[in-house]
Amino acid sequence: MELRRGIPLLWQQFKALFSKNLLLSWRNKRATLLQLFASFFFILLLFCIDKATSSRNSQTTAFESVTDPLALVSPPIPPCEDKYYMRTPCFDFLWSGNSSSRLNTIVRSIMTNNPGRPIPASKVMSFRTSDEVDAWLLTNPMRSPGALHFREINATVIGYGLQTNSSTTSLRGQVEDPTFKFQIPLQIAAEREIARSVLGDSNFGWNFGFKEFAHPARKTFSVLASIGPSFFLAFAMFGFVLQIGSLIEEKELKLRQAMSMMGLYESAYWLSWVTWEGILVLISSLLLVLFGMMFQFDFFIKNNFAVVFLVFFLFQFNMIAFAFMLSAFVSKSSSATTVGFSLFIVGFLTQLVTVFGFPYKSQFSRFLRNIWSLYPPNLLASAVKQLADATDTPEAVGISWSRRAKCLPDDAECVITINDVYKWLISTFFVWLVLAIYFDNIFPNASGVRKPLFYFLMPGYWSGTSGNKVREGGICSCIGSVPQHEQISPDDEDVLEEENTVKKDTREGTVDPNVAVQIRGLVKTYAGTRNIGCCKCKKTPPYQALKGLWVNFSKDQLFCLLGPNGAGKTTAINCLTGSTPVTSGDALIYGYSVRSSVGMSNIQKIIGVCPQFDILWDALSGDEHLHLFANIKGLPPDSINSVAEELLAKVRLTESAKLRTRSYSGGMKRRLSVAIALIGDPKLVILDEPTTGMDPISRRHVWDIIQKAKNGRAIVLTTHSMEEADILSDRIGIMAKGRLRCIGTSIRLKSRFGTGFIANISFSETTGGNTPPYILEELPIDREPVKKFFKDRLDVIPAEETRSFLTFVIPHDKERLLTQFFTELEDRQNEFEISDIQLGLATLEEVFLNIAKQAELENATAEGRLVPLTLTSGASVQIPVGAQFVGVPGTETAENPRGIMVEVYWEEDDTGTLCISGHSAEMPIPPNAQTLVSAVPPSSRNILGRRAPVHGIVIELSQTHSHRTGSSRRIITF
Ligand SMILES: Nc1ncnc2c1ncn2[C@@H]1O[C@H](COP(=O)(O)OP(=O)(O)OP(=O)(O)O)[C@@H](O)[C@H]1O
Repeated sequence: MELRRGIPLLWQQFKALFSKNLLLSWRNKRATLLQLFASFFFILLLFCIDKATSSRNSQTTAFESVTDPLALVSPPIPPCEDKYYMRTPCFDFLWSGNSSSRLNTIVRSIMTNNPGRPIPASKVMSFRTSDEVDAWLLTNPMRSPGALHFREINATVIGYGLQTNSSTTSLRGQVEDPTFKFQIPLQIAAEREIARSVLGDSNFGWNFGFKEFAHPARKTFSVLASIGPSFFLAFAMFGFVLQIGSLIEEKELKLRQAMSMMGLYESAYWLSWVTWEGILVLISSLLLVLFGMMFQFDFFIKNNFAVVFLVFFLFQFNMIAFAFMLSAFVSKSSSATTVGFSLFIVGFLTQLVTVFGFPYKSQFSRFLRNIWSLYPPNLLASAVKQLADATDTPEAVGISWSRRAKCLPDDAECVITINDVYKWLISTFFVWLVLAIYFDNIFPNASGVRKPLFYFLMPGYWSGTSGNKVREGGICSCIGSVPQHEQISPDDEDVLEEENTVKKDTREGTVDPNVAVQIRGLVKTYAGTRNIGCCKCKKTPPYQALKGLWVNFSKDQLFCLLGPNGAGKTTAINCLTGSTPVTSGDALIYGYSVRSSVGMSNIQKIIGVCPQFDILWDALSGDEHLHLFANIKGLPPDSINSVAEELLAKVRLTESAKLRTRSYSGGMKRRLSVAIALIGDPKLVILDEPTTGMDPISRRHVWDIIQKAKNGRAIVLTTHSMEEADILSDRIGIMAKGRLRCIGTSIRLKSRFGTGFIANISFSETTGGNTPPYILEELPIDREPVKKFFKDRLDVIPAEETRSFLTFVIPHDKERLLTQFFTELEDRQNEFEISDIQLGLATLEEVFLNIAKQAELENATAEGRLVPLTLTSGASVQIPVGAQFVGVPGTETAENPRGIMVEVYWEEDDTGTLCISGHSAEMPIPPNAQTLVSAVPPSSRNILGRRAPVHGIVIELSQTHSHRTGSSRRIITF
């Protein structure tokens, strides 16, 4: 199938990724709707705040233009209850001077003649002097709004004084001005009645009126200018957090890496995100402006629609690129909300400062303004303030499209216009985007791999010849020195032969046409790092995961890579797929080198990878995954439907094709990953533990698929299932500790590394003759005759010994003796009290265990690890891990001049570490045995006076005494 390349592929990938983003947003409806419609709630909130402030201002005419002010004529004394915070019973007014009958008459007239409301006597309190009034007020606060103090000077002169509580108070948004509400009516009433009394004319007219000045409207308090920027920022944060979360999630779940492995163009990736997010912010900005108009904000109505819309659109668009850039610094998608919240808090504070004029005034330096403008919320605050200021009076007309580059007429200190804000938002968008791409490349990805700091300066980056060069470690970590790789010659003849074949090809610069993959001395060392954290330095030593791998994987064959955890299988695969850089050596895949960028981009076209862990989007279906990856790979679009259907049928997922992978079982996900690996008929398929977590039926089904897939391609499989390896593989390589330990067909490995034949001898349990039948007491069966029989006939001793059976391992070279031996054993079954005899062949699992054990042994030897061995006698000796024969110090007697020894049995625990499983009966050290480690005297004490541990003596016996497993072929010395 011809795969697309270049621009057509870029366009195809862009469309596929755009659809993926659209689908993910559609599936995550709640978040998308929130992103689009959150503006409604913020505008509604602003509307409520605006209404509250306007109702407070409705008591005053300060915020309206007053051209023809109304006169207030002879206002009446209001009831005392009208005063805010008045305590009852209250008095409309107090007065002093009640010793004068004339003044009493004047006050009575004030009460009777109060316009529209005669004041009852109970609502007025009289005193003799003003001091008495003050004394009363002190003990009765807030019981009267005002007091009149009269003084009768002579028949024609009456003086008066006026007291009111003059502090302006407000209640529920209403402002009470005591001068206008209480003082003036009381004053007019007093003057009117004094004049009538002095003139002696009770009908004397005393009309009084007053007017405020005609004035233009004062600027109102603008809710949008003051708190609008924070609200709009909060609204933009919804999209921001979702955006940053999606980007980080794709990195964190290695989805991005999986797409890159399939040949994804970086440009298609970024373009698809920018386009989709651009559409979302376009719609949300449009809705924001429409909601603002719906709520009749002058800000949205009087300013030109395009001017306002562009402010919000460009701001949100800029924030997309800002989110892209920040996503490079964050490695966990769960941190997206924290990042968003922190940015909001910072933005809230800087916007507050911006609204108060900093630094967008001529008195501040341009440099300061430029720095300030690098944070997008500050530009938003500046623009919103200008737009709000342009509509802050009823007469204001707002900013028209043509005036967007001009300052407001009454803003003498203006240094930035709306047009400048646009320019800043557009230019910084590109700055953030470029930085986002740069940081994305130089910060380590989920596999800890990154590009060099100045990768863009390499000519090969632009020509496509060496731009994919990657390195490991964090940007702030100093990579420790990578130790020199020492060449270790393989112990195994088959591995050596394979190595020599590859080396010969390497020397001659040729590759056998039947070879799909040639691994040429691949070395991978994870460099040690020193991370300089806040409080401590984190140091990790370098680790050599691959120590020189030389191997060929043939075409039309399945090569199975086995090995215990940490053997280096995944590392080898990652080197082949380009996910991790190679330290030294090379690998050629169909002739293309994994070390060359051009080679790698060709390799991506011809390989299919099923990674160890499923790399899938929860919200996409199986079918959608296949379509997406097929498009990324560049399959002809008209073939993708049939390819997807075929692959789904192959992995038996047709029925669940439309289900989202969130609801897939572990096995279904693995099958989908296998199907993804087979997209585009790859010439090399790499399957890293493809059947993990599958039930036996699914597993057998996937085996069928793999078996069929072998035709016309090479398959590399890693697995922990020996059955799988046995059934599927044409050749098997077992790795341990970064090296290939054996290679060959399953049969060859079994015959060379299997323990041979395993004989399990079970003994019947007998009850004591004189004991009552209900008391079962096992009598010890004398196994010595059986052991002697095996020793004499086959020269083997028990490999394992328990209460009820003995296990013997019979080497292959004794095969010809077996028929005769077992016939005789069966004949003497009763004599030996044997209940059952079982004979089995070595399995691949045993081969695997032997190789793993041997590798662990070598490792323990290299590290010089010691463990305690507790003997049956209760004595304890320290022995090196893996030691087979150990002498016990201090057991020398006349009968056993060299002392006694035991054979130690080892097994591996869950982590692959060797631990003692038991030991044989104590036996004399043979005269020909060689002592390898001398014992520390048992009585020696350490500096604290405690007895120092006793060290066992490691003994090497001749080959014939070693009967354990394949590991006994080489005697490990300490
Ligand atoms: N990025 C890394 N940095 C440092 N060491 C690493 C890194 N990746 C892997 N290793 C180490 O390299 C060794 C080989 O790991 P690898 O994943 O290749 O083993 P494996 O054979 O695939 O094991 P498994 O069967 O568990 O998948 C391990 O000891 C591992 O800890």
